[in-house]
Amino acid sequence: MSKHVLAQNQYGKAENRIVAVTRKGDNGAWHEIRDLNVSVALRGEYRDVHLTGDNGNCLPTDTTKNTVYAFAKEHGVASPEAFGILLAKHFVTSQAVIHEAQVRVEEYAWERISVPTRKEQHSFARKGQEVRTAQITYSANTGLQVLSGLKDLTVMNSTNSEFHGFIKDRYTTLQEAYDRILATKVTARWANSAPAAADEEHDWDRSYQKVRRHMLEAFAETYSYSLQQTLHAMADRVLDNVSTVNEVRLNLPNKHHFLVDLEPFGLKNDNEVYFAADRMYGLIEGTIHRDGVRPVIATSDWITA
Ligand SMILES: O=c1[nH]c(=O)c2[nH]c(=O)[nH]c2[nH]1
Repeated sequence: MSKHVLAQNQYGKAENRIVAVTRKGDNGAWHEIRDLNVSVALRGEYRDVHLTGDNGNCLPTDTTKNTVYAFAKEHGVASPEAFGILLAKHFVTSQAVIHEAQVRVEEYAWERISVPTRKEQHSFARKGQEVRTAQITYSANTGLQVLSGLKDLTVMNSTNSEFHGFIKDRYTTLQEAYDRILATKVTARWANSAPAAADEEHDWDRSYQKVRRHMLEAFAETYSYSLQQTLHAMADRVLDNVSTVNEVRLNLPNKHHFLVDLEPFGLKNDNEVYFAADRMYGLIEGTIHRDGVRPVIATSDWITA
């Protein structure tokens, strides 16, 4: 027996890549696809597995992988959230030793390639870098928690951004900026209210598009005096407009754009030519939630998978 303590532990198959094709229309010629990366983590009575070599409580990770693929056939993939809810509930309700299941889903977006000469539709092009995310956690005790999100959504405002009035100490060299580029790669997570999570009819695709649209509109419409202020405006706009969302956490790297010195060439740089720095970057993060609602989104454990 070990004299040490087994603390939090979980296991399951990570990053099950799955493309689900749904055939619709005449002869099933109209295809719809959902391209997912699904990770399963199970929590429960796993002391013996770690300490004694007794695997009697251990549902193999291989089985969790098989379940993901079989569920895609048996139930279809209506949305990342709906699929995750089905899986998380299945693991907890089918095995007494599994107390809690967490399913993390990334979805890669594809857009249809339309060909005028062809009726059937089964060709797609990968859409940008943006990834939709969902994290579903279920246990009999705490119920269902559904966090939705996105990552790698890169946005830019080429004006309407200033940054000045900041602290200046002996190490400060940053010049005050009255017209700068504001660019960031958005990672967002939002917590859905318990009634929305429990509602089997909830349209997850619609609420995803709504949250995404409000974040983008707030980014575009906010005259920014800091990325922090823009972050707050983006989350605020979501909470104002999407009643089923209780909390928003944003992770916004400030993708710096530095004005290039063109003086050596006798040219004036009138905020026209910038050097786009890859690294380092300012990293602005924050959670905004409804008053009276306890925040649930982890501030550390951040990127899915
Ligand atoms: O929007 C900004 N917020 C900061 O906190 C900061 N710090 C910095 O150097 N540039 C910026 N920009």
